[in-house]
Amino acid sequence: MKQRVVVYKKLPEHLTEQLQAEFDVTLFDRVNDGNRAAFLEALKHAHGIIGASLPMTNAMLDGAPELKIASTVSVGVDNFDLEYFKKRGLMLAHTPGVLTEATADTIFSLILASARRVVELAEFVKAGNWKGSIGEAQYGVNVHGKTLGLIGMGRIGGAVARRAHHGFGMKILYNNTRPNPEAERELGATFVSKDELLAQSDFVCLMLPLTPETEKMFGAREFGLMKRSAIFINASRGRIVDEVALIAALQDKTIYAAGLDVFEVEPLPADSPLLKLSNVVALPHIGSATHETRMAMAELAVVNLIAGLRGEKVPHLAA
Ligand SMILES: NC(=O)C1=CN([C@@H]2O[C@H](COP(=O)(O)OP(=O)(O)OC[C@H]3O[C@@H](n4cnc5c(N)ncnc54)[C@H](O)[C@@H]3O)[C@@H](O)[C@H]2O)C=CC1
Ligand SMILES: O=C(O)C(=O)CO
Repeated sequence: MKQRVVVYKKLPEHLTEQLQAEFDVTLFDRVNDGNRAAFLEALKHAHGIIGASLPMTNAMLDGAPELKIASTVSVGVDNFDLEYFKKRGLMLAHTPGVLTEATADTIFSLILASARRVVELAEFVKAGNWKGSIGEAQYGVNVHGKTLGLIGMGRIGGAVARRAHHGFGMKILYNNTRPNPEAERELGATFVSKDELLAQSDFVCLMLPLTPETEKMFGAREFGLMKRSAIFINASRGRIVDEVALIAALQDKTIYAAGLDVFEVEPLPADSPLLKLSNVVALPHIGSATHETRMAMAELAVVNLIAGLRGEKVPHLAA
């Protein structure tokens, strides 16, 4: 009998067909209130699941007694409880590496857009407000030659640091769970305490995973330690930041601006105060969202899933 797979985010056609050739596949383009009951029913018989962007509670997984592997089309695994996976002996696979460069590009676009007020001023032109040569009120701040502070210097943090150092002559400060000798050697990056990083950086960029330890680790105290001229960049996970404190810091001009790809609640509610602030560039969680990268992520997630179900070595296990 074929093993059963539940797909809970639309995959490219050829990958769906590849799964269908080997497994009994139930497809959901995405899970919503309309099909949640059918999804939970399908979980009851699933040996493998693959998808993204769905918080997978332990109660949901309790309803999947035959499950062997969950394969997420993401590098972040915060939609899953890793302890639960260990206790049940389940495999959790993810897609590190293939999205590193695309996500670093997005982060750099946030750095540039926030510093040079690209979105605000593009809207100014579109609204027909460009009536004469612009003045000081529209100036931004330099990026090149400034100090970038990275909290989280792993794959993506390293790729951001490379762009900053080689492309923009920036000085790199970082804080990480452990020192990153390669970044120190090749980019002249300096490991500093979080407080020192906050005090000295012109751009503070979070690039670490959301875990029970990092949830809400960045709040009023941290914004208060930053320079008033500093720009805050977050494309890691919104829940690492106390969003109320971020909004206050931006409204009070405790910091200069923010470039954000991730939020406490996604999609960001249309009435969020963040959307009323001209010193905020907000993106809809597009870190890895290019055609090429999303394809590579889906392909890797399928490779992971198939290996797990065949009893072979899974290339990228997070738990
Ligand atoms: N906006 C988006 O679309 C995307 C967001 N992400 C997010 O970026 C995160 C990082 O991805 P990678 O760089 O591939 O992971 P990684 O594991 O290579 O790097 C994370 C780094 O954070 C450090 N870290 C963990 N806890 C820390 C703490 N408390 N203080 C300081 N450093 C700490 C680790 O030592 C590690 O070096 C993902 O977990 C995901 O949440 C990833 C891809 C796209
Ligand atoms: O991979 C991730 O963790 C994302 O956030 C989306 O690419």
